[in-house]
Amino acid sequence: ASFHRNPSLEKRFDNAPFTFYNVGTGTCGKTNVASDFVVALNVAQYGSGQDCFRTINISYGGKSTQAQIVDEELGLDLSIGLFEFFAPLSDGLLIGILYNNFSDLPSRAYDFVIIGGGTAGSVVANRLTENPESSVLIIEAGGTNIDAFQLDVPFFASIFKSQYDWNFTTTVQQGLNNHSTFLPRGFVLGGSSSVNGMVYTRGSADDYDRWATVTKDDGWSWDNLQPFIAKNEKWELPADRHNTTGQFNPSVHSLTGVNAVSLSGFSESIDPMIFEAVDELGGIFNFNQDYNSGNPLGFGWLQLTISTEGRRSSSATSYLAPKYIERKNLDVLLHARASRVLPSVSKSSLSGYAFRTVEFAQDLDGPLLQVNALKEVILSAGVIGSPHILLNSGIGDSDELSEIGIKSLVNLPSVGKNLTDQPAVTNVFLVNSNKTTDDLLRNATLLNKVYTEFNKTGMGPLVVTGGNQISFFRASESLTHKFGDPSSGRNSPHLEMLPANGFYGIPPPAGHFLTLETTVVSPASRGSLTINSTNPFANPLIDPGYLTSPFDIAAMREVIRITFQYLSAPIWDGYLLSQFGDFANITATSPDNVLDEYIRNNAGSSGHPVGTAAMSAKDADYGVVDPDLRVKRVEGLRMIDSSVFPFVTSAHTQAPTYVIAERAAALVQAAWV
Ligand SMILES: Cc1cc2nc3c(=O)[nH]c(=O)nc-3n(C[C@H](O)[C@H](O)[C@H](O)COP(=O)(O)OP(=O)(O)OC[C@H]3O[C@@H](n4cnc5c(N)ncnc54)[C@H](O)[C@@H]3O)c2cc1C
Repeated sequence: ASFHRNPSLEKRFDNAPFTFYNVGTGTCGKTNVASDFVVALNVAQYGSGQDCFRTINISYGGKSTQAQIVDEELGLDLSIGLFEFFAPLSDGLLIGILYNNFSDLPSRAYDFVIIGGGTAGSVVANRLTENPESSVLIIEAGGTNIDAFQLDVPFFASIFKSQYDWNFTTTVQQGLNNHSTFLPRGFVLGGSSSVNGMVYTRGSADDYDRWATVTKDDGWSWDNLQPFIAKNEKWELPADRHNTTGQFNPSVHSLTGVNAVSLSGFSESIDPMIFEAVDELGGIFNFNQDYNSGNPLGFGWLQLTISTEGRRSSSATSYLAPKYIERKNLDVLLHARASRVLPSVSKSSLSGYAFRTVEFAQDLDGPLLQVNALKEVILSAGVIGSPHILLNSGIGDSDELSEIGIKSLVNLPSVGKNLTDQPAVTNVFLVNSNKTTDDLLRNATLLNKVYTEFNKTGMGPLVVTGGNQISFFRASESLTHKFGDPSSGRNSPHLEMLPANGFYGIPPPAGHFLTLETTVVSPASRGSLTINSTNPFANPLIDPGYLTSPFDIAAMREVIRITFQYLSAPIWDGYLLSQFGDFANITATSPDNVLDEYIRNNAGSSGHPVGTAAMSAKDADYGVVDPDLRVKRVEGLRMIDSSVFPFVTSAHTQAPTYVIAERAAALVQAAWV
């Protein structure tokens, strides 16, 4: 743990799957070369000057060898040297490692093969390898999260489109005035938890109780999930170690989980005004000491998956941290994209099929490869990837599959249906202050200064995302009366308002901003994911059906009006200058049709799509997985990720995904004792 990375040495071996650490001093230093995290490999480097990069001593298990580096620039011979040396020593044991190439993988069969090393997949891999007898392989389409500073630094979270994103686009959305929109998803180890906004919200107790009701499995209720919430959450001090008394309720948090959660570690200039306005207004603007208690309504201090060190805590940095990755029974294959699960004969399943073979490719134009699960394949490729793989495999609506020329093996019409996302609009105000976050993103000198501070101390404005509060509201009774209530219960919000002390994303060249992002967190609209190609690597058609339900557009109007009501508090006098962009035309009294036009032109994804392979009761004639998350009618295949939400929780979706994964891992373990 006390190793220091040696970036210049790493640069020389860019293509080798190893991480270099300096562990001593001297001209070359004594260097410990580890494959990403196999610290059992102890490599001493010797020589000086250029020589020190040419020959490397490797010792392991009392034996030693040398790896010659013939091509200094590529360092490829180093990787070959290590594998040749290491394979015979390992005696057929599986060694925990991050692999870039299938040919290097020590086995072709594992007890469990997990497709997708994202938020949920990493949890499941971690828990299943607690048992040294269980071997696990993760197949992840993206690459490593290591050394990706954009992912590590919380402040950069608002810059969505990157090499770490799948960069999906939805179909043309009728509810968005016929435009399509960007749908972000993480394409990297840790999945969306490596790229998300780090907001930690569990939702309401009723959200989970509704899951328990529809699945007829009390294990999904709020009360019964508490141990799994606790296994996930590791409450930490904020990066600035400020006194947090009164800002949260310690009795509803866990100090013993794996993934770090903390309050904001940097004060924004608007913090006092946010709560002053709450005091001034009262009513629906009540202070909620802890929105994660099961009762989220009101204004609270934001809780984030950020560590005391001021770093993003993703499933990759937490559940796949070095001490877990080094487990001998866990392997991770990167840059491997699953295309299908392949059938074998099953005597026990309803369809007559078991699915324990995973087909994948490392190069989309290259050969299709296969790996086998001895016990189960676990689909954790997320709300888009998991149903996509099922459909490619002939598991879905048999009529729809036959129409496009895919042989239907299992008729499960619910696959890809029930896609639910929370539409969001960012409402932007110009403000009379230069203490916003905007200058950080347009002044390189300033950014360098705070980045240096961040690297040195783990503090400063980069340890947060720009907003330190969150608020949740119910839609009006007249709305729920008119359209029905899509929420899970009377303590569950329909609406969210999230303030940020600056422009959301890259700011325009001039001006300082306040952004209030409004979201319908309990939407009534539903969409779908379908395919129109027999090429398993063609993108699926993603249709979230944004704002197609009359409830959702009316609810968005209400939350925008709530925003105006909130900003009418006297404390904001003189701070707000004007509104920005399309929002400039909107007022508190704008008629419905004007607001609707603004909303439909500006709404997009909140990044929270769920539900494309919903769980349902064992005896239900709809749904994709049973309450144990086994894919219905088949054997050997489970689905563990955000696609199994039967309803979206009335909040951001990573915490519930973690909780699903924690409980699901326990269910898998119990099934194989
Ligand atoms: C930009 C953004 C911002 C967000 N902000 C927040 C927030 O602030 N708070 C919050 O609570 N939630 C947030 N979310 C939502 C939350 O992060 C997700 O709901 C959650 O992480 C989903 O977890 P998952 O395990 O279902 O999928 P993911 O974490 O997306 O994991 C799926 C993994 O499978 C891999 N994969 C996909 N297809 C294949 C394939 N064919 N073969 C192999 N691997 C494959 C992917 O690369 C990925 O690593 C945000 C999401 C995004 C994208």
